[in-house]
Amino acid sequence: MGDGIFNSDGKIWRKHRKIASFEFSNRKLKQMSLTTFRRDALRLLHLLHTFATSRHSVDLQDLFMRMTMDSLCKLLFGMDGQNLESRLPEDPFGKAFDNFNDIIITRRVNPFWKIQRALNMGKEKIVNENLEVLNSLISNIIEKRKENMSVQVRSNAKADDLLSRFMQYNEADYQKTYNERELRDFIVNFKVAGRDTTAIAPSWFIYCICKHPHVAEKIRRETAEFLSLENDHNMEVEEMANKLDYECLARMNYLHAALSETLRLYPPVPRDGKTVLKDDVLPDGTYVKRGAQISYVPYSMGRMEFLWSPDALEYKPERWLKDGAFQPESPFKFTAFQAGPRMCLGKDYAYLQMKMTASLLLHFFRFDLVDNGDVKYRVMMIMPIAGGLNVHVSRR
Ligand code: HEM
Repeated sequence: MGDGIFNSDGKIWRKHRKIASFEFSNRKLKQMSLTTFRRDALRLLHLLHTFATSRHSVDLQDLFMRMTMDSLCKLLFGMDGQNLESRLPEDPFGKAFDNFNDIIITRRVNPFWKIQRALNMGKEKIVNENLEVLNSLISNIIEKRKENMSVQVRSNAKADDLLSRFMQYNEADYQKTYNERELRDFIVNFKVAGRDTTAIAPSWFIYCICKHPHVAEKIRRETAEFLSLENDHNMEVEEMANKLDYECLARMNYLHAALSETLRLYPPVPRDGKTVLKDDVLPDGTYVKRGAQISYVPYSMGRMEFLWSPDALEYKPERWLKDGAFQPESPFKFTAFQAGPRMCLGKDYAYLQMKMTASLLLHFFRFDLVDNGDVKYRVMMIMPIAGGLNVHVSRR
């Protein structure tokens, strides 16, 4: 993760945060993300259509990972990913990330990992090998972007992807310019931030929907109402996707509530560690010493009765609604995106992609969990469904 936004503090973090916040609110990036999320949801739908026809079960979590990877490739560096092609190609970038995730969590229980890293042995050897793969892939991406940019400068066109924008960043001001190493860290950090989280959340969402089919029905009714589908039952997939614009998705209060309820019970980042900056006392009176390691645990907080009432363990989107309107909770209570100055920067983008994808999927398909769907989570820095989300898909 180098000195990217996740891993840095103080001055370096402030620089990343300031520039990234500014770029994330850019109108062109927002427009590009809507188009990209729509494109990738449609690709996913086409792929699911083949699974529905063949009647084979499918790991939906894997498909969501592929989808968010392709979307991020487009938004981060303007590249068209191929992960949702019907032959389901192996993605070296994604594979390297998965290997890291698996191994890095084991460092907590392996006191010798630093020695193993230095000696290039054991699991740390695999980390080093994957690091090489990742760094060479990223160098290629940066090189390609540079080439594209010089073509664009000659033709006076401007790229809207984040990497190009970071590369052009105020070159006159050395404080803001990004060097090669920083660009590499930027790519890794934003990939980590956006890929798995935004794929895990809809996986748990579909799981919840399968367990509570009446919620899927309500979402379908909401979508139909906003798109006036009662009069047009045979609307084509593309036509419907085109109608799902910002305004329409923003009005889908019930879908927003169902996704938030999923994130409350199954936060993709289940636990988040921090180091205490200076001696302090927590609100409950606990004394914490400078340098101590502490964590807040969204998974547990989302299930506490004193925060969410005695029905905390039940999946009830209605708890987020008042007279049909979505009622946001304080981020200090609903901590899936963290709270305070380091709160997630991609929250709105994540909801946008999840809403676009979920409304289309539920309108056109029915999902049934394989083997009655008794799933388990995996304990990593993130919280995927162990073994994936295996479902049977059928056309509605
Ligand atoms: C459902 C999806 C998502 C969830 C649950 C989520 C959750 C989180 C959490 C818990 C953090 C705090 C991590 C920490 O400080 O240790 C975080 C930070 C961050 N997220 Fe997200 N995230 C999601 C999607 C995204 C997306 C799509 C992006 C952008 C591509 C993104 C960008 C970021 C960035 C840049 C930070 C670092 C903020 C900082 O340190 O200042 N996230 N996210």
